[in-house]
Amino acid sequence: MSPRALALGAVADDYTGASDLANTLTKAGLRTVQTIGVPDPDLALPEVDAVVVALKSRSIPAGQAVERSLAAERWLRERGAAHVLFKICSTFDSTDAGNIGPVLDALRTAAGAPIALVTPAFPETGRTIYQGHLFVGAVPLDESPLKDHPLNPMRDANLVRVLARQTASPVGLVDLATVAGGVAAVASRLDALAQAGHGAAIADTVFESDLEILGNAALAHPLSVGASGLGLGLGRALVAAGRGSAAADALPGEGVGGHAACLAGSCSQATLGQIEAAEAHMPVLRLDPERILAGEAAIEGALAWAAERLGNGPVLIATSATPEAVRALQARHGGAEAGHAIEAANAAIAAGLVAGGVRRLVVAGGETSGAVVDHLGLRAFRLGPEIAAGVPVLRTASAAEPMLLALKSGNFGGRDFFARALDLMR
Ligand SMILES: Nc1ncnc2c1ncn2[C@@H]1O[C@H](COP(=O)(O)OP(=O)(O)O)[C@@H](O)[C@H]1O
Ligand SMILES: O=C(O)[C@@H](O)C(=O)COP(=O)(O)O
Repeated sequence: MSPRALALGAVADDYTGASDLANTLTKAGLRTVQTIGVPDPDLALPEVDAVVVALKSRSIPAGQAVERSLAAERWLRERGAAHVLFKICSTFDSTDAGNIGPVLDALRTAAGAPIALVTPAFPETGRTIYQGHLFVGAVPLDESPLKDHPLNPMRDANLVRVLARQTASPVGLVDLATVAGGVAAVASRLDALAQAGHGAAIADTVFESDLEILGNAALAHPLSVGASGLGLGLGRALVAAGRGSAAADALPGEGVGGHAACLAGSCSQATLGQIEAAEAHMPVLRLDPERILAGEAAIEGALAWAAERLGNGPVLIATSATPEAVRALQARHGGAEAGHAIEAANAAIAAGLVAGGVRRLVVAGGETSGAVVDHLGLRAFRLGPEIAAGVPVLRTASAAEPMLLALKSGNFGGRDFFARALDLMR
């Protein structure tokens, strides 16, 4: 590990989100590595300016999410990180039971911070916030496809209200007029809110210039909460303060060879369109989730199907389904049960693909990516080129197991995502 103090530490609540943030920090000029969980002491990491510790903590019981996030924060502080960003989803994915609020409260207490600035905005992907309301493109969060998410349907766009249901202390707002007033105006609003007993403040954000102001203001505090957009603001502020490195460019793409495959477990509208478009480029197998839940030999069947085709080029295996089909399946089996069983099946398929010579793997879906990466036992990633906003090529950090991966947030990427990713992963 680098003897140099980290310029920035981040704890991410899922693996796709972590790679999204690591990509943004790299682009901002911070050399960044993504680790899977708190690294074991034997894991040799390159010298970096920022570490993103990826957790799979978005949809687990809040107590476990708190414990794992605190362990990650401790590790980052021990490596000199004066500021820690808790990376959440740009669509604020969570339930009323958490986990954003409970983790925020615990990290804030650990850091001795009176208040944390919170903004999941990511304008590059159409996530903006006005008067505390999150917009996805032109529509409020609760009218966007996120209202049908299989694990955490988002039915309220007012983030002050959403976060207040999850935290112990009151939640305030830093409105757009204050943000437009600059770093000093945001700083004094945060101080006033803290003095009035608020533990968190949602910050309005429309443009990247807002994020630069918010990143600067957030650095005066030990903790902030946000998505890749806040990462951009923090990264640019740190680089302007001389804490970055000129050599933060993404790694040159050295080939790893082997077969290439894609797996999709996301049921987002974007991913459904990308699967449809992939049919023009590669064989696509749509798995019947009922067969997975019935314990039938769906995994073996998928692997046999792939083995016959991988020699000729990439393949795509998908469990993804429309919101109606997801609702019907969940009504029969329960939401969490169905989700976990399908994640486990995708993870087993990934392991079978790798055993069969796949070294380049694209995974669509945050929870799905978490299950796959955990099952493969991968421990850290370096950053490669950007495939689409928020999705980089990842290279395993350990030379012993060279692989290229792309962990795609369900909602990210254009219709040609799979073909584009494979083009950059040769
Ligand atoms: N056909 C299906 N029916 C119900 N749930 C599904 C189906 N296919 C996948 N899932 C589950 O839906 C969830 C999708 O979440 P995730 O992988 O995080 O995608 P996203 O990035 O879109 O949020 C996972 O738990 C996955 O196992
Ligand atoms: O901030 C984002 O939108 C992403 O980085 C992210 O966290 C996505 O989560 P999933 O859609 O569950 O992959």
